[in-house]
Amino acid sequence: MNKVRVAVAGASGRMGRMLVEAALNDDAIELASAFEQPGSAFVGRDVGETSGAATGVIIGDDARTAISAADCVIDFTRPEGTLRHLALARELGKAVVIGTTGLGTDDKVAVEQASRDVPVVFAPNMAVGVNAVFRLLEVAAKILDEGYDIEVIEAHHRFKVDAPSGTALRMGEIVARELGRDLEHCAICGREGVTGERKSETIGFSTIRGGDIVGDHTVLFAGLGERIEITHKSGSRMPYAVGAMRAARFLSGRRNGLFDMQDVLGLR
Ligand SMILES: NC(=O)C1=CN([C@@H]2O[C@H](COP(=O)(O)OP(=O)(O)OC[C@H]3O[C@@H](n4cnc5c(N)ncnc54)[C@H](OP(=O)(O)O)[C@@H]3O)[C@@H](O)[C@H]2O)C=CC1
Ligand SMILES: O=C(O)C1=N[C@H](C(=O)O)C[C@H](O)C1
Repeated sequence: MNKVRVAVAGASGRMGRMLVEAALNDDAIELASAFEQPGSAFVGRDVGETSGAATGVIIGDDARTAISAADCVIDFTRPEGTLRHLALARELGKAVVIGTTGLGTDDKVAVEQASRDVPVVFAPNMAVGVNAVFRLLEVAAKILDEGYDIEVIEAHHRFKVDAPSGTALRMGEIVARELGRDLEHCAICGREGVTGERKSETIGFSTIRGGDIVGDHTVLFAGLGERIEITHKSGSRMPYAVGAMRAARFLSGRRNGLFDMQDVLGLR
């Protein structure tokens, strides 16, 4: 069986390092290349240096060269970087796994357009457990469709730059869809001052940022006399990285199309 050759973008970032480790530990994956932005202090260093074991894969600063060497680029960076790498992958006919969050509406259109030419997995959370929770939320929302106020609470490390998290927003989208609501119109992100009574159709989002919290998400269904909470807590970033490797394997042999982790995990 041919291994899937992957290029890791943002290879020295928190997720980049995990992705490198997961790729090196996956028998079906070959770490073909790793790259960073030009000017990064990590360019020219072995990807294994930070974990103490040389691999022979040197961090480059030329995205085109790195993506050319692979079947699939795995990108957990920032929206600007992701869009640039996506365009290169489209031009070069390479598969793309996108974990980056915080993309705007136009950015998501660009992802959809690229997926007409190359296969793309785009998912705000690649951990199996979180994707199981997404399914549980569909069931919960169907049952708790009247008389329950819905709030999504998420907590992440102090370095996270986007809020609410991509996972929290996806949780809100899932619940809103099941209830026939449009999240664009019913989301309330934070409250302050004299807000008036809570409107029943809203879905609230609360964000905590602190220390080294890897990622916690709770969806609260609060009724009169009872509360239901569905919670996922991450203790490590490795499940995200392992999920990304599964996604890269899933895309192998596909010509095009837009997928998420529910497709990869066969949960649809
Ligand atoms: N889908 C999922 O399962 C998960 C998604 N994420 C998402 O992944 C993303 C990255 O998170 P994390 O690893 O913590 O972030 P980090 O800041 O640790 O890493 C980001 C990496 O991307 C690089 N980078 C930043 N901007 C650009 C750019 N414009 N072009 C190219 N490279 C760039 C950074 O380089 P430099 O340091 O030089 O700026 C760095 O190497 C976030 O959007 C996060 O929400 C995180 C975990 C799981
Ligand atoms: O930035 C992070 O760390 C994470 N980001 C993703 C998100 O925004 O949902 C996934 C996970 O929660 C970790």
